[in-house]
Amino acid sequence: MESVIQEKGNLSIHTENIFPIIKKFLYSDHEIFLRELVSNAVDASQKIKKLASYGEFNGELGELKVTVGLDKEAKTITISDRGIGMTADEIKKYINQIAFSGATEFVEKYKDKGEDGKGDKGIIGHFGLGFYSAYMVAEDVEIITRSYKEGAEAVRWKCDGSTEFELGPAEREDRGSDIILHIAPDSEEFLDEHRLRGILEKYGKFLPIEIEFEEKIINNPSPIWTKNPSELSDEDYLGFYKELYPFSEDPLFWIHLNVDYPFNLTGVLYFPKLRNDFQGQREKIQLYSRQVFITDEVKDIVPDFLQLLHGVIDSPDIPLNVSRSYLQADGNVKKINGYITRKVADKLLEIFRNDREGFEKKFDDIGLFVKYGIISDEKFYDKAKDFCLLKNTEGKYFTFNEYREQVKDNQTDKNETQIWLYTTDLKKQDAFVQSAKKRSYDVLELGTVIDSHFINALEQKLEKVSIKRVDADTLDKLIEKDVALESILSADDQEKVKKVFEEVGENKTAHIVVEAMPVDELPVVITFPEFMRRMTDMQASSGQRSMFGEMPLMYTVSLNANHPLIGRISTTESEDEQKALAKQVYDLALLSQGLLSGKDLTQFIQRTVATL
Ligand SMILES: Nc1ncnc2c1ncn2[C@@H]1O[C@H](COP(=O)(O)OP(=O)(O)OP(=O)(O)O)[C@@H](O)[C@H]1O
Repeated sequence: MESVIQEKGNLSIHTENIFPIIKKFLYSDHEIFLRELVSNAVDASQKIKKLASYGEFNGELGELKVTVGLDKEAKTITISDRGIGMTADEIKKYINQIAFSGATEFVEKYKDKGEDGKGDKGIIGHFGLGFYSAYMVAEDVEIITRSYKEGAEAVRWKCDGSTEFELGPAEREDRGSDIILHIAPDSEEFLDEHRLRGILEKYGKFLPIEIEFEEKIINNPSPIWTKNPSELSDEDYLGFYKELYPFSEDPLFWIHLNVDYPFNLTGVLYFPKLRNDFQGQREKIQLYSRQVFITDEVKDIVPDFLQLLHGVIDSPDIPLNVSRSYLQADGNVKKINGYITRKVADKLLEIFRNDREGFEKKFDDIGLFVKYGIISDEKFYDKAKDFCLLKNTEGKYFTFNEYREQVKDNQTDKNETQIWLYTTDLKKQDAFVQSAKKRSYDVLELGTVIDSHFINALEQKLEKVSIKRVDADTLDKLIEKDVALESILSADDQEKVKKVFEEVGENKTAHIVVEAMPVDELPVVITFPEFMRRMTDMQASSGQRSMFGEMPLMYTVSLNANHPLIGRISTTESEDEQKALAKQVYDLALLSQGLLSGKDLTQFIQRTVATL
């Protein structure tokens, strides 16, 4: 082994200006320096373990702990490990030659040696620039290191961020490295123990080697996603969920991801109990690369609807230090996307098949998610169409196919189209739901924020199915059959009655029609055309205001030509009496749709009281 002599030299880089570039552009977040240096220390520790397992290191491994030390007075942060350390030659090679990654070489050398043929598992570095991120916060960096190799002498390297470095002998008893950062005046915020602990916990919570800070271990080195699902119990999964999100309710179920080919990915995804506002539920998936936390912004890696899930994804194959647009175009990222979608759909189908009852119980909570998936992802729909459930007003659940069977006989119209009826609000639309039930029509409950979009998607996907809200029109028009009811009123009388209503109704946007309905139907029915209403609903649910939102509410006023009261209006002599009667039944119809308010409501009440 050569002995170390004092020397000075120049870093072999191509431009003198690389440090300012690193400082500004390498990472937008300066706190990342700690992630990089602690990762290097963990890598060095993993490497010595590997070498020992290959029989290339026969000394004592001892405790492999990485320690982060803070000295406020000296203004230093020190990251120490008992890993493989470096010889003077290795420093020249790995540290001085920026962008020459020792990790790449190590992986190259040992890639076929691991017991699983994947010798590189567990080594983080790729880029050969991580170490230099230290200069984002330090004005001076020292390395005191001693290689594990027999007879190796300790070495000290120092560089103040210019292109000049010093390299010389040092004192260090044990193998391993200390990276000493002399923090620059503009980065003194990092000399705060709370800040440091926060950063360590954020990035290092699940690093595979113990990390000690202020005499406490801050991490869990073997999180469950690194284990085999067969070794894990429900309690383990629930416990881990609590570790990730301490104050959350228990999740409904989870999926353990584990794939080796064509990319490497592990993780656990949880289905939380979803609330109706789903914005607040986002950014709960954490992305790791070999147990180093990278980000909780998984927008480009996980399809939008899957971002409602919680949990952890760990993949060394997701490029991390590159731009967004690159990430979107990256082949691996696309494959990962597809894989996760498929896994999630398969899991849901499995639960549906194995435990229909349990699945139905959970459906109110996961329905939002499943519907969102159906709307936004064709591949997800292909699987979800077999397990997505529709719930009717009786609380019964149906798959799409089951529902087709259910309503086939009674709700197919004269054009051979099935009409599925739904309510968005059982209480408000009770009168309409009751009318539908009188005719043995089935009514679905579709009233969550996502349902207007879901209904649109379903109509496009399901052939010969049209979905209409119970109050979109009178029932005979909603489900048109071949046989129409006869009208008791003559055509002339119908015109006459219509005129009376046009005069009493002040709302010019209302469209008045006379229709032959069953006698036991109400005299006047107010309905909202499906198309217009759906546009308004969709705009409202996506928080937009637009021409539809600002338009006056359009509705149809249907007069029941077969109701005795309408008959009476046509036969009454006095015009005043006609109008009084029409006004009263019109107001009743408005009232039942919640459209009577303010002065009109007060007058209606006073008028009614006066007749009692
Ligand atoms: N604590 C350490 N102990 C031993 N070797 C180290 C240590 N820190 C860095 N090195 C060596 O220096 C090399 C360069 O480190 P650097 O962080 O710049 O790049 P990397 O880890 O290979 O890749 P990345 O940019 O992804 O971090 C490493 O590959 C490793 O060989």
